[in-house]
Amino acid sequence: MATAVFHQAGGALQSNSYLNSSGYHHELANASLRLISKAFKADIRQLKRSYIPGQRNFGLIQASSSETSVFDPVLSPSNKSSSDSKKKSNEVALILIRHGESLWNEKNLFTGCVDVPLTKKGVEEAIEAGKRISNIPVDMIYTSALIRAQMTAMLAMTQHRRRKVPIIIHNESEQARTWSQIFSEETKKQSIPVLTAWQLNERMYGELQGLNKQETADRYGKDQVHEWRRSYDIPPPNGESLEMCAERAVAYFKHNIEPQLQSGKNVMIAAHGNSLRSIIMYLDKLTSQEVISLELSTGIPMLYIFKEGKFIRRGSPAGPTEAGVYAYTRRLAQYRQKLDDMLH
Ligand SMILES: O=C(O)[C@@H](CO)OP(=O)(O)O
Repeated sequence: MATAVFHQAGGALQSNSYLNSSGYHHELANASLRLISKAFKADIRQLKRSYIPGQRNFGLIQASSSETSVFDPVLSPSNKSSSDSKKKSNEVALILIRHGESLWNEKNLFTGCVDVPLTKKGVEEAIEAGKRISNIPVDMIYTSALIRAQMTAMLAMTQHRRRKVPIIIHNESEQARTWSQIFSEETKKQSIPVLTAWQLNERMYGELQGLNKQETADRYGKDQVHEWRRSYDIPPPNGESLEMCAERAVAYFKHNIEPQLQSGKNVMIAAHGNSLRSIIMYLDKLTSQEVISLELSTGIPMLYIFKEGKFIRRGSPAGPTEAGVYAYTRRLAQYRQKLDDMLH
């Protein structure tokens, strides 16, 4: 069980070993891009006719669509070829990102549900993460209610080549809904809804919040602190165990996010070390023993393909120009090819 596959030790190249073990190679990626280029020539011609160079305005290509909210015109049901390929492949992308370094990560303090922003390095990590996923479709974004996850999602999206605008949805009251309305269908189509949910927050660290991790280990012992930090069902004093965190985070994922994936939406989730560990435990069917050694680095995007009700882990996109990641699926390669054709 490759539980350490997402642990970054100097880059995201771990994904390559995953890639190789899946039998994907860069040559395959290039070959598949050529094939796709041929198969989708007509489709691309159609898209080009509607694209206004210099404006990066994709909206005009979908003037007749009845879809008015979030669906990406490049992949929308109104685009016949894409629609056909979607029916065939019936797959979508799921990106998970742990937030970039926060000011309390930097100070080595237990953070939990304390709402701490990113450091400059965290900002840079988020931008780098955005470059790595800049060619992967994103129709909806979910973040926790905490600013470090929200900053990460927004900064990452500044790098996306599709140039849609991520917009935080305010559903907290009737007035918030009314006051944040958008009155242009065209503008809505160029937006990505960002849903915030406390259920995706970091595990509540109880009375450890604000304490220094090293000092706590010195005081209570390394083993005790490791148990609090990584065991599945032992909570830190007055805090949540990973199991308790999973009860809300995985439930939210199943009830709110999975239906979006099933309906064909490509989703990005920006959240936290432990809320994402619990979700990955569910996606990868890890045991409570296996999840102990699962560590997530800050700011590294992780890609899954959701296909026929199954989650297939594809690793971490290694870079915006890395061909390997696009060998993952035909559909991702199609998406990138269309972006290339429209933006060059
Ligand atoms: O302090 C926290 O909230 C978390 C994540 O930074 O720490 P840990 O790695 O101990 O789960």
